[in-house]
Amino acid sequence: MKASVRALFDLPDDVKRRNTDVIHGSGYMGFTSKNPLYEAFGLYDASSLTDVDAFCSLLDASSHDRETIKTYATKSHEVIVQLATKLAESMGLNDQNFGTWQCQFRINKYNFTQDSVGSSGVQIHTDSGFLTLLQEDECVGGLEILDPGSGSYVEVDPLPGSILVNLGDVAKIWSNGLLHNVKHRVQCKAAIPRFSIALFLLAPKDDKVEAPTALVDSDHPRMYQTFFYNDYRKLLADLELRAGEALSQLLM
Ligand SMILES: O=C(O)CCC(=O)C(=O)O
Ligand SMILES: [Fe+2]
Repeated sequence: MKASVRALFDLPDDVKRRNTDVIHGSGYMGFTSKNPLYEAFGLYDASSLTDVDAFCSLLDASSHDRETIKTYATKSHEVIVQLATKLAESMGLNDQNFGTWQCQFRINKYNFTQDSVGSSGVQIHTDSGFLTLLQEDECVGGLEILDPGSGSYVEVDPLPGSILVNLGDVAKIWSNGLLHNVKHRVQCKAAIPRFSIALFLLAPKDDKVEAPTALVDSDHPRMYQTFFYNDYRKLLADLELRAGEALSQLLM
């Protein structure tokens, strides 16, 4: 998969830009002044083999890369649905169907050079969806997680063969505040290009996010208004609030 990912980033700029948005911000992202070292492809919806195929066709992926990306998407989608199901079961919820939730791939490249060592690869943010599976670069570190207790960053060293799991804004809303969205960033530590692959389980297919009634009672009143995930993504982009601050706008 990493070889297929590298092949995608080696494509000419005009081909990369064929990967346009399906939902807000879901397509190719080129270098920006805020994240000048970062570029990413986005595949929406990664739970649909038709969409995975369409993504590969747009980018003229070879048949080998296409098979690799399809297998990776299918298997990692199975894992993320299993994880979300177990998480819900651990909270006493046995009737959730995460298999039908919207899912997005984000394939990240950090164009790190000698000059960029010490600078930001991707600014501090929370993931906007429910659950994230992150396959980190096996060699190049840089991911840092904010410890809310101490206010300091904890470095996540590369651990080949592992998958990192993260919770986003939707997890906080959906769990009525039981689960926490995690602030993180990527710093440039070495002059070596860095690749990572993130799979985001975003929100229900009908786009409506609300805590299940089983998590709401008189001791735990509903914390957040019901909202549509796609509207929330637009709100984040419009307000340029990336680190979970926009959640306060949804409080009851
Ligand atoms: O590249 C990484 O390690 C983190 C990527 C990330 O935070 C994201 O894609 O949301
Ligand atoms: Fe992230």
